[in-house]
Amino acid sequence: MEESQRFTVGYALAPKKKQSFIQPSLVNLACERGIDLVPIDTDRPLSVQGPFDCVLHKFYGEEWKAQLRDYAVKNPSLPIIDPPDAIERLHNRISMLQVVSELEIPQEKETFGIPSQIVVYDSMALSDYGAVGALRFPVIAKPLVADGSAKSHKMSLVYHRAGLLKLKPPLVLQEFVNHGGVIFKVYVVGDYVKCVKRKSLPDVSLENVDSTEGSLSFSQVSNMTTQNRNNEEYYESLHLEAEMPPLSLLTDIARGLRQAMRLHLFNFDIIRDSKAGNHYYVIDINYFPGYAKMPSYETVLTDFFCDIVNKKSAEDGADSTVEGKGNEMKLLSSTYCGGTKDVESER
Ligand SMILES: Nc1ncnc2c1ncn2[C@@H]1O[C@H](COP(=O)(O)OP(=O)(O)OP(=O)(O)O)[C@@H](O)[C@H]1O
Ligand SMILES: O=P(O)(O)O[C@H]1[C@H](O)[C@@H](O)[C@H](OP(=O)(O)O)[C@@H](OP(=O)(O)O)[C@H]1O
Ligand SMILES: [Mg+2]
Ligand SMILES: [Mg+2]
Repeated sequence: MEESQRFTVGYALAPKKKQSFIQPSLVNLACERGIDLVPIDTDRPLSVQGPFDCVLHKFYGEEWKAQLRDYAVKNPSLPIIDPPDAIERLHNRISMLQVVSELEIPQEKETFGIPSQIVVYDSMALSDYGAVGALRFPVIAKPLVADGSAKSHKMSLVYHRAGLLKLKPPLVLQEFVNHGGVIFKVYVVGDYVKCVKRKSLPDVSLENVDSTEGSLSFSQVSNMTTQNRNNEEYYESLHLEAEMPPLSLLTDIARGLRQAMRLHLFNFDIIRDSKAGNHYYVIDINYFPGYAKMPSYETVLTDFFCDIVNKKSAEDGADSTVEGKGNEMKLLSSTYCGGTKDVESER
């Protein structure tokens, strides 16, 4: 039997991400399908590691960026998932959502956008009626920077202007939208899209706003999955009957974002306006999210790796001036990895 070519996907991930993402179930499935997942030592030059058919990373710092840049110059056909400058757009909550506002997608029965928001750089502006005056309360105060640190996830639901005064800029003040306590997380892996439901903040009634003092601090309210069945309270509070947004809308947004941001791996959070019923707000986009929480993540990610390395292999083959054996080998390896592409929405 002819031996198939194998591919090496190098990954550079922070320890927590490595622990959650690099599960034996993923490594084994990828291995069966001809993909070796190999850790990259970010303390050593990339050029003495590999060779790689693809580099996957969620790792920050100027040194790492310089390494990647240098490696990309020496290996121009190597897919780097994803370009650091493209990822950086998601580290700022203003540039992150700007891209949603710029999407040109025909909106018919269902419409989407982003909540009204302003950026505040200094404490003085928090007491400046001119700056904050246009916002409708309650608002959510979010750290401007979304760099994965615990601090960047610390939010406050602020009911009145007075509640702003103790906040520490730089931050984004975003109007809170009543959405029935359910958020939809849409995972994107290349052209694969998967929507899951999560618990969110409960609606705030206008009467309550008047009688509620100050603000409420919270962090990562929507990160627990429905697989965590021990938490009954979670189940009771999650409106399982909540209808999913139309798939066509989600796939249109996913495709638009993927192209505009030049990113393959991200998720976005979207909520449905309780009042309008057919209007949606994208409120957050995350680079390389917790894919292990996505159903069948092993298959989805392995299919994706296969797609990437096969595309590279085919391109290298087409570019090569040497005809015959080398190219045959590459084409053979392409058929070895074939996977299914899918678009799904959890019911
Ligand atoms: N404009 C909004 N209106 C209503 N609820 C909101 C709004 N923005 C955020 N939320 C709630 O706050 C939660 C956290 O907000 P956001 O997703 O922006 O933070 P994050 O820390 O970046 O989240 P993640 O863990 O997904 O990265 C959301 O999951 C949702 O429950
Ligand atoms: O630590 P940072 O870089 O901020 O990234 C987080 C994302 O912001 C979250 O969206 C991820 O959780 P979800 O996959 O539930 O969205 C979350 O997944 P995790 O709970 O598996 O760590 C992280 O990927
Ligand atoms: Mg979020
Ligand atoms: Mg986020």
